[in-house]
Amino acid sequence: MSRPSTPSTDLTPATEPLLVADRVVVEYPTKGFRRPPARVLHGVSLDVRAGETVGLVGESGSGKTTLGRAVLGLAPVTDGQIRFQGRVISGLAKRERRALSKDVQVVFQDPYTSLNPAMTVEDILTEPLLVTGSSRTDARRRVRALLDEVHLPADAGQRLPREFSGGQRQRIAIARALTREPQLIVCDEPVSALDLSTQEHVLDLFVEIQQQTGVAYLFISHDLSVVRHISHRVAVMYRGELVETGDAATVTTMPSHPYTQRLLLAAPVPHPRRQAERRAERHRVLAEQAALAG
Ligand SMILES: Nc1ncnc2c1ncn2[C@@H]1O[C@H](COP(=O)(O)OP(=O)(O)OP(=O)(O)O)[C@@H](O)[C@H]1O
Repeated sequence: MSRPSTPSTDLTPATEPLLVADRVVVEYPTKGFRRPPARVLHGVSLDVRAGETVGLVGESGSGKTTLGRAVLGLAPVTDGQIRFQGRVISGLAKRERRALSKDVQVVFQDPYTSLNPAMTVEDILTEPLLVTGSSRTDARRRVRALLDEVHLPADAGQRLPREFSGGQRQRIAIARALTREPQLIVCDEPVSALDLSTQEHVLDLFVEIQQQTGVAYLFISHDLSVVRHISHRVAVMYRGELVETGDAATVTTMPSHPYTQRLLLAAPVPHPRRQAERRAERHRVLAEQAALAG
């Protein structure tokens, strides 16, 4: 499946996109006397509009996760700035950053380690609501709605994360990210720990949620075909710089930068017709399973 073109937004031309990374530099301190810091991002500029998915692709070590972490306030931005809804959010103090977590959330790669194994799913999902003052009754009601939104059964709330498959755990992680109705979710390789068919289901869920809620995604992946599946626009990182940005279909089939061309040769994206065939096949298998289950 390829995404429709970039969604139109309510923004007037004078208004900024939801998220703007403006010539962002990230440097990590290095050990050793007078050694200069390690520069990992070299002035990266990127924006994400409300309701949009921007896929961030590139080989291992190119700086994708670092950019995501910078957006989340977890990597040191030493020059340039990051703005969210027009407000500078790089360099915020801890308390202001915590307040921002209502609007900016994250889903990590590994659903096996990102959920507290000792807490029930209901506790995992109610915790962010209770700490921000929701009543227990309201929090429980929200959990039921969230479980439904991510297609988990209502009794999932009483179980522990280890009782779920990898794909189901990632659904729980997505539900947790959605608890406070964020505007933006940074998704850091959220399907790369899953097998191929589970990947497709979880990617479909991301799309469905976006259609229902209007949430935007900064979607990090090393896999061009995953990024094509989910993104409106794609940005390509190479050695800490963005080398190409454009609409998903163009960047993933007719890239202009030699590095993206190499990425594409290394991992060809299935033709859209082949993707549609795979989807039809999956629906047929699911229908058969449902019929067998009575
Ligand atoms: N805390 C840190 N201190 C020093 N260097 C770091 C730190 N975190 C990341 N780096 C370096 O920053 C560079 C970019 O790493 P990053 O994890 O952002 O890449 P990536 O494109 O997300 O790769 P991958 O897909 O393997 O996660 C790498 O060279 C990495 O070693």
